[in-house]
Amino acid sequence: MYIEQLEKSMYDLICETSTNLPKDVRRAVKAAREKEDAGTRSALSLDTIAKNINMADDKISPICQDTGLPTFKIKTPIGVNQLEIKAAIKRALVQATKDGKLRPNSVDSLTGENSGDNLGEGLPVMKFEQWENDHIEVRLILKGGGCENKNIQYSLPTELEGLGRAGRDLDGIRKCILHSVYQAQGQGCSAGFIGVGIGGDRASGYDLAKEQLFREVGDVNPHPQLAELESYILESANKLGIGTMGFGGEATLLGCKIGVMNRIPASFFVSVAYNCWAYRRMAVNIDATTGSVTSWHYDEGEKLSFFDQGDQQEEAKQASRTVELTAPISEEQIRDLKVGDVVKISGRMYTGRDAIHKHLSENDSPVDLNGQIIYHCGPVVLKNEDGGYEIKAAGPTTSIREEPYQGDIMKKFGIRAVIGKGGMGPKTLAALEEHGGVYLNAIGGAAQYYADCIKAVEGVDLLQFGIPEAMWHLRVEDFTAVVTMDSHGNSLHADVDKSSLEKLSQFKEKVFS
Ligand SMILES: O=C(O)C[C@H](O)C(=O)O
Ligand code: SF4
Repeated sequence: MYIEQLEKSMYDLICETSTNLPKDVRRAVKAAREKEDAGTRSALSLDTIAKNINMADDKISPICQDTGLPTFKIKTPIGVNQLEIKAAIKRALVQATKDGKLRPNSVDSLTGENSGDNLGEGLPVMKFEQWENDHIEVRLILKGGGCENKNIQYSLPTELEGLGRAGRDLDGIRKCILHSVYQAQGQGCSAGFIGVGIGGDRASGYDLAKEQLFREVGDVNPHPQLAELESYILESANKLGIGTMGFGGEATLLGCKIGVMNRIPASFFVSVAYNCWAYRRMAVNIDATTGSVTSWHYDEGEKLSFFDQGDQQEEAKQASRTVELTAPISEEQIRDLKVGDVVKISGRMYTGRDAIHKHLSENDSPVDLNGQIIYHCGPVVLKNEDGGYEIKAAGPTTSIREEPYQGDIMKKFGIRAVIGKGGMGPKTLAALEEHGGVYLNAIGGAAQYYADCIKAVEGVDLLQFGIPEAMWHLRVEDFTAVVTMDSHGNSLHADVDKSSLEKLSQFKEKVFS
C-alpha cells in the first residue's frame, strides 16, 4: 500500500510541476505584465504567456513542451528505504510520459537515441539527504534545455564585455551576475529567474546556484549583504532593456537568489543558473508510513489566473501590421515583410530542429520544401487509438543552435520562412537577404497556445530521430509570430543585443566595496 501510494504521490508531483505554474511565479509574471506598456511586443508576448499558463492548467497539459531534465531532491527520515523511493519515482516518470504530461526527453549522448520513457543512464537525477524530521520531503525541478544552455560560470578575476575587470570581491561578483543576464538575452525565454552560487568548485558552485532556484520568489536572503546584492541585481538587470523574449522592454529579470559557500584559495567561481519564465519547481511533504502527500509547498497566497488578457492583446495587435501567410510562399511575399510585422500562418508547416538540420545538410529532404515554412519545435506527441497523432504541446525551441546550418539549408531547399525563438546570427541574416527569407519569432514556452493552433498532424518523417526531433507535418490555423529578422538586413535581436550592451556599461563603476 505504501509503495503504490508513494508512486501516486510522485505522479501527482510530476504532473503538478509540469502543468501548473507555482503561485509565486504567477505573481512575478503578473508584475512583469504590469511593467510593460500595452501595445509593445513585450506586452503582447506576456499576454500570450499568461494565456498559456491558464491553458496548461485547464487542460492539465505541459506549460512548455520541453519538460526539462527532471531533478528530484529528497530528504528522508533515518531508516526510510531510499531504493523504494527511487523505483517509485521511475515508475511515475514512465507513466507521466505515457500520459503526455512529460515529453520523452532522455537521449543517449553517444547514439542520439531517445529512450522514449524519460529513463536512461544517470536520469532522472535523484539526490538524497537524511534529516531528523519524521516525514519525507520531495522537491522537483523541471528545467528546460534552452535556459540551461544560458547558465554561465565565471572564474574570477576576469574581464567582462561592457563592464571591464571583475575582481575577487563583492563588486566583481556583482559584475558577473549582471553580465550573466546580458549574455542570456531572450534566448532562455526571458523574463527569467536566476540562482547564483558564489564559491565552491565548478560542480558544487552550480549545485548551489540551482539550489537557489528552490527558494520562494518573494523571500528575503537572511544574509544582509546578499539581500542587498539580490535587490540591486533585480533592479539593475531590469534596466538592460532586453525584455520578454528579447523583444526589448522593461521586464527582463523576475527573480535573483544568491547563495554562498567557501572556496579554496586558488579558485573563485561565480555560477549562475538561468531559469526561463516557465519556472517549474514544486515540492511535497509525504507521510513516511502511508506514502501520501500531506502538504504542497509554494502554497502561500492567492493563485492568480490571467482572465483579463483579452483587451491588452487586442491593443497590442492593433499596434503592428498583421500579414496572413500560407505556404508555399513566394519571394515577393517575403520581401514585403519587415521587422515588427505580425504574421498569421494558416496551412502547412514542418517541424525541424537539431537532428533534422544536420540531416538536411547532408541528405535530401523527404518532402518538397520549396516555399515552405520550418518550425524549430520539438513537440509532445501522443499516438491516438486510430493510429494518428495528437500534438499535446508545441512551442518553439532556441533557434541559434541551427545557425551553422540554417542559411545553407534555406538556399538548398528553397525554404522561405523559419519560426523559432531567440533569433539567429549574422550568417542566417545574410542568407535571408540573399535568398529572400524571413525569421519569425514565436513565444518561447507557449506550448499550449501554439498546440491550439495546430489542427492536424498530416504526416511525419524521420521518426527514428525520436519524437522531439522528427519532422512533423502540421496543419495550422492562425499561428501567430513576429518578424524579427527580415530580408533587408534588419534584425531586432542584433539591435537589442547592441543596445543592452550599451546599457550594461552604465554599471561599470564600483558599487560594493
Ligand atoms: O527543447 C525544447 O523544446 C526547447 C528548449 O527548452 C529551448 O528553450 O530551446
Ligand atoms: S522553450 Fe523556453 S520556456 Fe520552454 S524550457 Fe526552453 S527556455 Fe524554458
